Amino acid sequence: MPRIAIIGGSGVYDPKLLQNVREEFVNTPYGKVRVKIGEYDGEEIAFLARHGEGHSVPPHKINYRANIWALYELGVERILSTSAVGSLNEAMKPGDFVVLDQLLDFTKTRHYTFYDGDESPHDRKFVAHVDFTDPYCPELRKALITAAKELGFDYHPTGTYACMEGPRFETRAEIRALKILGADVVGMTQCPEAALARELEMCYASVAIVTNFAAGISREKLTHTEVVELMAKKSEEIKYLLMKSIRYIPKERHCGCKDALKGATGE
Ligand SMILES: O=P(O)(O)O[C@H]1O[C@H](CO)[C@@H](O)[C@H]1O
Ligand SMILES: Nc1nc2[nH]cnc2c(=O)[nH]1
Repeated sequence: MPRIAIIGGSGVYDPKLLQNVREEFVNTPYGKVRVKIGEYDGEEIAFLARHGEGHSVPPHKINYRANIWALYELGVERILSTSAVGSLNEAMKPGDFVVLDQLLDFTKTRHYTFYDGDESPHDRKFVAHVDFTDPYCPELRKALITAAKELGFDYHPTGTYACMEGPRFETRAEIRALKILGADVVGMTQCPEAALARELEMCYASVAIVTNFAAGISREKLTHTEVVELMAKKSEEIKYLLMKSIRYIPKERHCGCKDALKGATGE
């Protein structure tokens, strides 16, 4: 049973670090999900490409609830993900790794929760308001930071991610506003992915890879081609970072993630 899962974002479609990979289709109340399960370092690891292996699913159409529920069903407790981002912070340049610690949610049409009361398509028909002060698991963040430091990568131990609806990139004015609001990087997939993991009391962290300077900061036209090309260049480093981070994940969970529902339902 995989305790750890990796969710691959743009450019991360193949669990190159896993051996003996098998495919499982997990039925969830939100739909069917294809998950790959393999072995690394004597551990079973689940892998899920959030956009599908052919990058056929755009960020605003990803079935985030099915994805996270499927990993939960498999027994996953810890999720590491990658996110390709634009940078608003001149210190965070293309090719840098950013271990996210905060997020701002500007998405609009997504399904944000598992807890829809009586409408929930499962037996969790209660109302729940989880704490999200710190949206990322401190233990997973520490593992990513320790690994990035040890590998000598250009990395930033914290970063605020602004999640936009997409699929278009931002306007100059939107980036100007996000910078005032304190965002360091901008993407389109951390919301609701991180919150849904917290709602199922799973640990979640994401390493962002800067692929470009954001609109209005970059002198170039923004292209998805550039995003995928840079992610391809970084694929080896991303693989090594994930491999090393997995080794630093404590076996026991002493973070608050595992008790996220305590007090959230008003009981
Ligand atoms: O966040 P990931 O999945 O890495 O994808 C990023 O890359 C795409 C834009 O090129 C958007 O989907 C953005 O969110
Ligand atoms: N929203 C958004 N996502 C990205 N992913 C990679 N670069 C960008 C960007 O500039 N904006």
